[in-house]
Amino acid sequence: MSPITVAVAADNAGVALKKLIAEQLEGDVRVAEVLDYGVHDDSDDRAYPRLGLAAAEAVARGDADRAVLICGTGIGMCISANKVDGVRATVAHDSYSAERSIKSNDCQVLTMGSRVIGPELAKRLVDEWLGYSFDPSSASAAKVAYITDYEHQS
Ligand SMILES: O=C[C@H](O)[C@H](O)COP(=O)(O)O
Repeated sequence: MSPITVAVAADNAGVALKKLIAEQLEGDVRVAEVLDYGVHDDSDDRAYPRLGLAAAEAVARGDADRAVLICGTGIGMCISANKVDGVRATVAHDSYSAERSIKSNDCQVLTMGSRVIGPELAKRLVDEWLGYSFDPSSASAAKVAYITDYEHQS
């Protein structure tokens, strides 16, 4: 896989973890570019959908290949990102879910909760997650296509 562009975003609950994840991504040879949609410090109290939607829209436009979004639980970021057409987002705080989010579901967006997961595990999951790719010839592809078809109907 050639190096990819990864968007990151967080609300003020997740900004410290986002900074660690962004630094790790910037040092990863599998990542060509990190696009940071904010917030940049915890004095910025913009609500999570504003940040998460901006990053997810970047994925939908093709400006980013994937995104990592952080809030307190990961839940609000996940709900927000999934509202953007063509975007599949999941909360994952364990290795197996992070893996299957790519291999089964072709999720472009991983969300995590800074109040749920510790920084070292979060960094490890992102490292693993970068190593997975979706196989469009797999049996999972038709299942994901069902979701895309549904989106296109509405
Ligand atoms: O899902 C939402 C996030 O956890 C957010 O960081 C905190 O939201 P709240 O302030 O509404 O609890």
